[in-house]
Amino acid sequence: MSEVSLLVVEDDRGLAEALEDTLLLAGYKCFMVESSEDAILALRRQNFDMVVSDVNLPGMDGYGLLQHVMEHFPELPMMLMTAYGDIAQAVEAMRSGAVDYLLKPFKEEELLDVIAKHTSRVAKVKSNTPIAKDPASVALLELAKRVAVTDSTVLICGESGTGKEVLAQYIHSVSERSGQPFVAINCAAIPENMLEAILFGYEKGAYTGAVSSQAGKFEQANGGTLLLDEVTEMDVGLQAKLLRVLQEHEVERLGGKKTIKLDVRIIATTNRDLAEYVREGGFREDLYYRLNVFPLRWSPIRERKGDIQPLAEALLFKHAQKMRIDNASLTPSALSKLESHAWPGNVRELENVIQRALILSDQGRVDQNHIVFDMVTAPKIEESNEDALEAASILGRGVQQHEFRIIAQALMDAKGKRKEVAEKLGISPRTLRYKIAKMRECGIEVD
Ligand SMILES: Nc1ncnc2c1ncn2[C@@H]1O[C@H](COP(=O)(O)OP(=O)(O)OP(=O)(O)O)[C@@H](O)[C@H]1O
Repeated sequence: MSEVSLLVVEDDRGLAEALEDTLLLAGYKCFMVESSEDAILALRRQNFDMVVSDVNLPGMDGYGLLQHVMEHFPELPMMLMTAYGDIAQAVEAMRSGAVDYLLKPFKEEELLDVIAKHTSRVAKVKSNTPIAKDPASVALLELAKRVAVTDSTVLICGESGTGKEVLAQYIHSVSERSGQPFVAINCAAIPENMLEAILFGYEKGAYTGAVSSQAGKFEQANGGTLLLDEVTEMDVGLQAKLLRVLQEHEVERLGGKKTIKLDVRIIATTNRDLAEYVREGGFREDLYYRLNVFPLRWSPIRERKGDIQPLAEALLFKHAQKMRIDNASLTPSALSKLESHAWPGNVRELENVIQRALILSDQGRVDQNHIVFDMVTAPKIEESNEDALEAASILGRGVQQHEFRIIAQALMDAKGKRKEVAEKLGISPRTLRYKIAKMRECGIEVD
């Protein structure tokens, strides 16, 4: 996903977890740290679109971090969360150059509004044209452009990582709705019991924990486009409710009485053979016909080899910039190795391979020896992830490398069952999720 990426600095674990949940659900990519010192390290390693920081931190406080950001990353917006109603702190925050501040305690919506205000430009810039040089992709983009100008529902099919979300964003950006919101929801990433509330919204008190009213994704997308990513991954009961909303063009929040009229263009994606899934009884046939108005299929990149070079070069450039490497390049032998691989993980896998190749390369000159595939679907940590772990140690610390090794091994032992792994390692499932995300940042792909 080409999400907006946030660096969040908060030392209160409870608050940090709540912030992370809110921001992830709103579609942001979050990197959570507990101190200014860790924030500075993260800023050196990755690009962010905004920093959200507490003022009161152990060690260097939020103002110190703000000063660092202003000095070293003058373009990067940073907001501060100031202590319990302390207006003087808030004034100081703005005077020191923060783009905004929030007084604790604040509502989720207030935080999301402030972040959206300062990252909306970034979100627009990121939704640019997909790279497409192969004749098959050029033809697909042509079709996408044609359907974009209509209000038709679009169903994008394709293997995981082929670029379905990128294509959905492109359709929105060339449609007449481009000035309106593009809202994406990944139906597979949200716990089943929360998906309905997130899609349709809820009123205060609709269920335990609904402490305030919240507009659903349909409402948020009103006037614009709603992307239902991995639409097949919702249970059959919810599919029936979704069908009703699509037929009637109106929605009611959970626990609400008001009917809200909708004018939303729907784009859905799936990496399944949807017709087959309908036959198996996993997906409602009527909903399938409702969504399958204009199907587009992104083929896997092994079937559009002409895209591999431009994609690889673009990804090389992107990561070289992040790692502050000038003049990164791919040798012809590296390129032919990339072109002859089967790419089960498609563009996402290509991105991992390129990122790792850069780490292993000499000053960004990537040749065939730096292109290592088997780490991506690594079956055995000791053997095939060894290079990736080495790469991780270049980026990170020894302790982290050791921790990665233990987690990767435990995941393999448990055949990817995360709940089991978390229990075995004595950490919470969310801590495990966070650690896995960190491993992925270092190019270690685990299930
Ligand atoms: N044609 C493209 N041009 C530029 N970047 C691309 C292209 N296709 C894919 N990418 C990049 O590859 C990654 C995966 O793309 P995306 O998330 O759109 O895939 P997807 O098919 O929606 O995956 P999934 O089925 O797993 O959700 C993203 O980082 C995206 O920016």
